[in-house]
Amino acid sequence: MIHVKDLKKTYKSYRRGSNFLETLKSIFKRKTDYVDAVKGISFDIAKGELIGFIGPNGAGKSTTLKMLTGVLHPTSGEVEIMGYTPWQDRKKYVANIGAVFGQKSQLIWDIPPIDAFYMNKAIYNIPDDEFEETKNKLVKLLEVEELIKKPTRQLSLGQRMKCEFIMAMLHNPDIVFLDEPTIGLDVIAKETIRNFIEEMNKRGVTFILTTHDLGDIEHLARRVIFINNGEIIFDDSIEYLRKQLGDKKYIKLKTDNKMEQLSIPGIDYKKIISNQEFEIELDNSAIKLKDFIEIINQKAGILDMNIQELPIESAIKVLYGKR
Ligand SMILES: Nc1ncnc2c1ncn2[C@@H]1O[C@H](COP(=O)(O)OP(=O)(O)OP(=O)(O)O)[C@@H](O)[C@H]1O
Repeated sequence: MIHVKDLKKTYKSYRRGSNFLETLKSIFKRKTDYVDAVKGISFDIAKGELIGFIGPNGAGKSTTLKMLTGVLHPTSGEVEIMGYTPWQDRKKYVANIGAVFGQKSQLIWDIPPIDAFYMNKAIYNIPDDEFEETKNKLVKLLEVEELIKKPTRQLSLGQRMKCEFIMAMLHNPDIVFLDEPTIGLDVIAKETIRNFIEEMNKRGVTFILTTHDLGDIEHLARRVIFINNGEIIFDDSIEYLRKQLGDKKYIKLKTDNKMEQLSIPGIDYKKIISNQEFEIELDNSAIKLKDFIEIINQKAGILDMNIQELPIESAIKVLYGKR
């Protein structure tokens, strides 16, 4: 569905002087700066995938998204999405995609979302019955029947984001680009939005999700493309990334009695909450879980224990470490 090959973007900008004389000089002799924001990335995305597109600040994510949505011309390389070249077939192409930007609104401040929905109906030329069916389905799913009649400025951020999603999906796009869709939302609103994305994805919509919120990635993305310094340094599943870290578990432990810290290979204390409560990373290749449990039982007794996969942060930190 999405084919990207050797995509590059070099920004060119002209340096201005920091004082009047230099600025005057720069009018006659300009100094050029080049920034290689995207350095030849390639990937393919199939229909129905939900991709987490992540990386540190300045990595080249927005530049890539702008090229994929057709806003920006690349310096070189190929992009073919549903048979279109985004920046060439822009008009036809945008009828098939949607976008939600957590920091930018598509709604109109002084009018209710429902009126903005009708505006999109006109823009995308959506037939009456199709529009009513999609609108009603989305409104019901996000439980915003009453909210959409209020002026947008009276809505909370969470309520507004629900309406932003409806706005972006009224024309039934096949692909939706999300940029920080849960930024600033409380836990309940985040969950609602995540559930909605998941539900739409189950119904066949392909999502490309850019976010710094690893919770979004953990809950939603099955595949992660990690971009750093304009290059893809990882493109696979979170599970695969975790496996690269070795066979490790994250253990939250409360003991019956006070316990001195253990100094055993394979036990790495991550948090010491008290002398009876710890968070530990256990390396199974150095110490078996059952041996660890036996030691704790002998030394202090187990009051409570929670064993999890390594948090995604640990895996991402490894990638950041490769910067
Ligand atoms: N219009 C521009 N002109 C010149 N350089 C730019 C321009 N836009 C972005 N850049 C540079 O290109 C690089 C990649 O920027 P980009 O915005 O794509 O990063 P990002 O991964 O989206 O970062 P963030 O997570 O902070 O949003 C950065 O070094 C940035 O300074």
